[in-house]
Amino acid sequence: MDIRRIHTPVMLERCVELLAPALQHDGAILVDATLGMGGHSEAFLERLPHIRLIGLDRDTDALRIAGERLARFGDRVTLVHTVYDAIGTHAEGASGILFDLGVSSLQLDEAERGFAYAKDAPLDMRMDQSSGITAAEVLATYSEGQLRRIFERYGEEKLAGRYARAIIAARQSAPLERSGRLVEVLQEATPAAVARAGHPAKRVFQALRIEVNRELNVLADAIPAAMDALVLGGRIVVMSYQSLEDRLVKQAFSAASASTAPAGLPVELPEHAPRFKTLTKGAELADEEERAANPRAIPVRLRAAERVRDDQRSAAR
Ligand SMILES: C[S@@+](CC[C@H](N)C(=O)[O-])C[C@H]1O[C@@H](n2cnc3c(N)ncnc32)[C@H](O)[C@@H]1O
Repeated sequence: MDIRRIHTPVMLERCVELLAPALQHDGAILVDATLGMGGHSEAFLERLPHIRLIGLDRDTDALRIAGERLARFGDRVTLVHTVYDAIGTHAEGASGILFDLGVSSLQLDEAERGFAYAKDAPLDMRMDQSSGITAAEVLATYSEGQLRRIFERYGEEKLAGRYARAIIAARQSAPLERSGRLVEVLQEATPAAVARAGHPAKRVFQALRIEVNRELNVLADAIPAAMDALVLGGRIVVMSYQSLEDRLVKQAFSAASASTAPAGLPVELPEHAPRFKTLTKGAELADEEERAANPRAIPVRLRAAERVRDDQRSAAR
């Protein structure tokens, strides 16, 4: 398997440009919180031969593949099987932290893991297959109201109520255990007159994946913990692939760069939270050339911030 052909790291040049200034000293630590197949990590290790890398992932398959890919860097690399909300334990004293959120091409390509609506497979969707409940279990046990809420909230699905009803009706005759069957149920429940952007199952699959992996709750804990772990002058780069994640990152960065934290944040900053200045004006997108060459880069939103002294904070943008 040629992993370099399966997965091209998204906005790699921009990530290097933003993080490298914080990684200039000997032994500087970069934490790749979403190691995946190690595409970003490999590039950093090659280009900055003096740094050390700590790579985290909750997916053991990803860790195995990245481990083989990065083996040539020897003891400069430490890999950890963990959910990234535990980042505080692993990133203390780091000078750079990278989050490339969401699923990897490996997870999408492995049909049997059930992430892709285009491939019939058991509905698992757990990034860490050693723990947690599967998408099939969510579909079998959640009430109509619970299903509607996750489709609305995590999928921003306009037909959430209709789809939740259809799932409850379908599971009376047989459990929904395969992605192919779920797609059929959703297709049957979609009125012919409703024009859908993309596949009818796209948003429901996204919502189930977020629910199964508790992606937003985990991210809401992880971003402040990561910011807290960075040294002064340390930098954090986060790439999000859907608006809920990006909103959460934007609010965390804004709160840490404003003189007082805005009320009602979904992320909780520690009482003596460190101060940051944002390095990106709004969310940055991949350029047209990259978007044309790599469809995964189309939805990306990149934000970056640098830890500063308390008296250097910038106004939130
Ligand atoms: C988009 S991929 C990263 C790709 C990587 N940057 C590369 O270039 O190869 C995201 C990775 O993050 C991992 N991941 C997602 N949520 C996680 C979490 N809460 N904790 C730890 N790893 C997570 C996934 O298992 C996946 O391997």
